[in-house]
Amino acid sequence: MGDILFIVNPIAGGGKSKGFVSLIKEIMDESKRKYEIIVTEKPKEAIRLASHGSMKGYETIVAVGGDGTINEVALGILSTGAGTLGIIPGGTGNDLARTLNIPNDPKKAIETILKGHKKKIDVGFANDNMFLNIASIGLDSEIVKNTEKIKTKIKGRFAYFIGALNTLFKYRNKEVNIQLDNIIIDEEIMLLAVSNGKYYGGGFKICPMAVIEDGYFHICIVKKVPKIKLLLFFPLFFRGTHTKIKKNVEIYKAKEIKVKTSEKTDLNIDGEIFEVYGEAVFSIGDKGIDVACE
Ligand SMILES: Nc1ncnc2c1ncn2[C@@H]1O[C@H](COP(=O)(O)OP(=O)(O)OP(=O)(O)O)[C@@H](O)[C@H]1O
Repeated sequence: MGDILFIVNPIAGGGKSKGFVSLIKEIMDESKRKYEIIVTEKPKEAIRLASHGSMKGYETIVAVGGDGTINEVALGILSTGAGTLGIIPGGTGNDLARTLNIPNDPKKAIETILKGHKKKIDVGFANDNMFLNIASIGLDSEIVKNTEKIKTKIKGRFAYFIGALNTLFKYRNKEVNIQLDNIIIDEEIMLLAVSNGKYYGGGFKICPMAVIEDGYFHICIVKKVPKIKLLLFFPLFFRGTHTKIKKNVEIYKAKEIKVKTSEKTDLNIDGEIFEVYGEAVFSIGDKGIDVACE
């Protein structure tokens, strides 16, 4: 059994992850496995720490934080190509962990890692930025952007709820040209989600049919919907039953997606916002990444 490196983001989940350090020590000391815990000091540091850890020969490198921390640790592992990604969900949303059935309870999550089972999952790219969970354009990206501001004042999932309502009232639909492998669509959309995982935004089941290891993306396109109707749809998005509203929601499966817009657009990549001018290209990497899970 190889050594384990834990990389803790102390600000993830409003400080929740930081509180896991003593529990990690307690369980790891009992397990007699060799381990190290490093707490990050600044944004994006987890990429370098994970890359160094991988080069030093750590078999498993664990992201203790939210989807942003997981993305950074995965980038570090992928930069060397060696190591398994472990996850202790400590963020606000923890959407990738939800798809992978990794327990929210930190003790159970550590025990899952110690069991040593793993599975290779797909790695997606959105305009050269790596993502493991979901990349999206439209209403949801603007919600993420606005929720970031709200999260500084309100903690937990309620922040997403306030962010969503607030953005919905201001939002304008986007005219896009979409190429899904060989299908071309011109559409006015509310949102488009390119999914590897099933959930985002703290539990919205945007692509219930997504399979994280099948070598494909599932794409959920929500077409123009009157805002008042969208409010009624909200609970359906949580349950994943919005896919039954054939008039407004379409689901596709593809390996490469190109989205062209005439305006500057926000692109949400695993919960981080990037600006896109003109075109966003989504593709699946040749190699996946091993993740410790049941
Ligand atoms: N020591 C640190 N100080 C400030 N920011 C940090 C530090 N370490 C990591 N970060 C940054 O914190 C950001 C948020 O991390 P993460 O997404 O894991 O938490 P979260 O936003 O609480 O969770 P979720 O994405 O599930 O809502 C990341 O962009 C990361 O680079």
